[in-house]
Amino acid sequence: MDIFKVLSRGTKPKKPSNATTGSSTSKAPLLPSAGARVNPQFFHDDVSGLTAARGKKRKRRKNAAAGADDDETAPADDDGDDASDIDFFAPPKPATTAATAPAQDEAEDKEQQAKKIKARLLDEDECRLIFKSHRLKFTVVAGGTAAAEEEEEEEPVRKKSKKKGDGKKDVEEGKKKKDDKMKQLFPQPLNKFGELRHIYGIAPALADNIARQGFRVPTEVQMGALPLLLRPSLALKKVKGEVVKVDEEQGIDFLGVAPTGSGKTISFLIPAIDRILRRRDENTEEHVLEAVVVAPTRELASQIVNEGRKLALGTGVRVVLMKRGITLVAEDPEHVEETEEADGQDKNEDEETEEEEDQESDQDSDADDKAKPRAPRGPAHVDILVTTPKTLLNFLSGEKVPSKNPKARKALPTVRSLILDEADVLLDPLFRKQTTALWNACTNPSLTLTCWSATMASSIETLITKHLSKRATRLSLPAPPPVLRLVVGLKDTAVPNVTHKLIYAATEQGKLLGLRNLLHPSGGDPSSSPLRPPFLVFTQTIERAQALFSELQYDIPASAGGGAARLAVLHSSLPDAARARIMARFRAGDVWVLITTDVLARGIDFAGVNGVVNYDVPGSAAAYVHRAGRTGRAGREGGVAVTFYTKEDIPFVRSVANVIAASERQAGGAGGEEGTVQKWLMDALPRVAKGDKRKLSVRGVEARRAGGKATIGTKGGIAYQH
Ligand SMILES: Nc1ncnc2c1ncn2[C@@H]1O[C@H](COP(=O)(O)OP(=O)(O)OP(=O)(O)O)[C@@H](O)[C@H]1O
Repeated sequence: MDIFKVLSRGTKPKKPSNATTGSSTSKAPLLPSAGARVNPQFFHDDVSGLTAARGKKRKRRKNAAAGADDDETAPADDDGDDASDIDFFAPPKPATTAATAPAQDEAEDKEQQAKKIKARLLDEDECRLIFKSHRLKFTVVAGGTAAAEEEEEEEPVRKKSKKKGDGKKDVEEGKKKKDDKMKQLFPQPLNKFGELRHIYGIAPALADNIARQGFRVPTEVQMGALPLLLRPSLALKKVKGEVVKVDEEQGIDFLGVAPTGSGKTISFLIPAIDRILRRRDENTEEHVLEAVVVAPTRELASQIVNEGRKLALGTGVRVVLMKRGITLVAEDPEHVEETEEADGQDKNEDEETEEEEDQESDQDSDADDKAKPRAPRGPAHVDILVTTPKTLLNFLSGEKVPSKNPKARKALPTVRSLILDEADVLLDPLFRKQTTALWNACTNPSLTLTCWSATMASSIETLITKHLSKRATRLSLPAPPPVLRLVVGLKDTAVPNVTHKLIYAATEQGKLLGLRNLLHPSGGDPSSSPLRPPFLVFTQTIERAQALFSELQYDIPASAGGGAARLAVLHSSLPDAARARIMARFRAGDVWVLITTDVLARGIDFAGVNGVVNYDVPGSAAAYVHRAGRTGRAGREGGVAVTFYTKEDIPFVRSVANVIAASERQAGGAGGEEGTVQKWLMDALPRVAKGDKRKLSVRGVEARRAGGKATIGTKGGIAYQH
C-alpha cells in the first residue's frame, strides 16, 4: 500500500508553485527541482502603468541618449525593457582604444560615458513600478532609533487598543503605514546583468565571470541590492526629496532580507570584489585583507569561498577560507578597546551558557581542533576572508591558548567590509558574543556592514543599529549614516516556491512509517518515491540523526545501491574531512538521502535537492523557512517540504503552519481554507508565549533530547496528512 497516497488523499492538486514561471506541473505535480531553471525571480506582478512607463523609457532613451547609437558596448537588446529579457554580455570595448587614446580624448570619453549612463537611469516613478512588480521594498532604518524598534513596540499598542476598542488601532496602523511610505526609497533597480558593466562600471573580468556562470536574469535581491551596493550615489541619483547622504568611497550599511535560494551570495560577493578592484593599485600584487564574510557553519563558509573564487577568477582577488593555522596581518591587542560585554547585550549570559554549548556543538564543533598542530606560516595572502565566527576569533585571541579576555584580542584594521551571512543567527545569543567580538575587532573607521538572511527579527535589526552607534562612539567617529534595508517579498517570511506538506504522525513510530513510505512507496526502488531523491532529512539532535541513519540502513534495496552507498549522515561531531566528503558525495548525486541536523539548515545550496523532510519538527518559524528553503532554489520548481509532527510537537506547529499559509499566499495560492493548513487546524493549534517560543527554538522538544525518546525505533504507528 502506498501510504503516501493515502496520506495525500483529499489534497487538491497544487497549482504551479512558482506563479511567475507559468510552466505547468499538471503531468507530474512533484517535478524534480533539479529540472531546468525557468526564471530565478519570485515575483512579477502585473502593475498597472508599468508597461506604459517602460514604453516611456524607451522613447526617452531614444531622445536623450543621443550618443547611445555609437555605444558599441551596449547590449544589443538594451532597449528591451523586460527584466526577464535574455541578457547577453556585450564584449568590453577593445583595450587598444583606451590604451592609445590621448588624455584629452580620454576626458571627453569619460564625459560622454557619464552622459550615456545618466540617460540610462530610470525616473523614480519607473523605479517605483518595477519595485512594486517585484515586491521589493527599500526602507531607511533610522539611525539610533531603528524602525525596527517602532515595529517591536507596535504589537502591544495594537493589542491594547483592540481591547479598548477605541479605534486607536486604526490610527496607529495608519501612522505606521504613513511612516513606512515616507521612509521608502526607490533607487535604480538592476534590470540586466549587463548594466553592472555598462552603468555601474564593474571590471570586465568580473562581468565575464558572472556571465560564465550562466546568470541571465537578476533575482529580486540582486535587482535591489547590487546598484546600491556598487555605486550608491548613482543608484540614488533619481530619488526625489530628502535623500540619504552617501559617501561613494565609504559605501553603505545594509540589511538584505530575501527568500532562501534567491541569490543573496553573489549580491554581497560582487560588491566586495568590485570594491577591492577599484581600490587596488593596478601595479601592485599586494593583497590586503579588505573583506570578511562570516557564516555560521563550515559548510556554508566553504560554499561561499567556492562562489567567490568563481567570481574572482582572473581578477587577482584572493578569496580564502579561514582555517586553523592561517596567519593574518593583524594589529596587537591594545587597539581593541571595548567589547560586546560593554554593549549590555549579554545580561542573561549565565542562563544562555548551557543552551549555547548544546547548540554550538551542532554548528561549529571542535572536532577539527583535535587535528595535528600545523607549523606556523607567514601571513596569508588574502583579500576576502570567509570564516565561521569561532575560527577567526580563535586566531584573534591567540590560537595556542585562546584568551577569554577581550582586551587581549588582535584587531583587523584593514577590513573595510564586514559581511554577515545568515546575520540573524550570527547575532542570535548562540553566536552573538563571537560575532560582535569580530565586529569590534574590525577597527577601520570606514568599515561598512552588510547583513543578509531570509529571516530577520526586528530585535536583530535593533541590535545592529544600536551596535553601529556604539561602535561610532567607541572609535570617536561621526554618527553612522542610516542603515538601508531591502526586503523582498511580502511582510511574512515564506518559502513561496515549495510545495508544503504537514503530516500528523501521532507517534515516533508513525513518523518512521511515514518516512519509510517516502523512501520506498512500493517497497522497492526509492527513485519511485513521490519525494524523488535526493532529499534531506532533518532531525532535532545529533543522536537522533545517528539513530535514524542506523534504523534506515536496510531500507534501501541493494538493487538501488543499498543503504551504505545511498544513505549518509552529517552532523557537527564528525571531523571536517568526513563532513566535506559527505557533502561531495551528496552534491555528486551518489548519496540519495542525507540525514542531518540544523547544521545544514542555513545557506547550503544543493541545486538538485528535490525535497526536505522535517523528521523532527523545526524549533521556530525561521528554522522552518531555512530548512524548507534547501529545495526549490533559484526558481527551480517541484521542491517539496514534508513536516511530520507528533503530539509532543503541537506547541511548535502553529509557527510552521503560519509559514506554510504565508508561502501559499505569496505563491498566488489560496492559503487558508483551500491550502495545506486548513482553518480548523489553525484554530485548534495553541498559541505559545514568547518566552516559551524562545525556549522551544533553542531546546526543541525536551523529551527528545535524552532518554528513551532520543532514540528512534519501530512498532506500529499511524500518520495523517493535512
Ligand atoms: N540571477 C541568477 N540566476 C540564476 N541562478 C542564480 C542567480 N543568482 C544566483 N543563482 C543561483 O541560485 C542559487 C541560490 O543562491 P544563493 O545560495 O546565493 O541563495 P541565498 O539567497 O543565499 O539562499 P539562502 O537564504 O538559502 O542562503 C545558487 O545556486 C546560485 O548560483
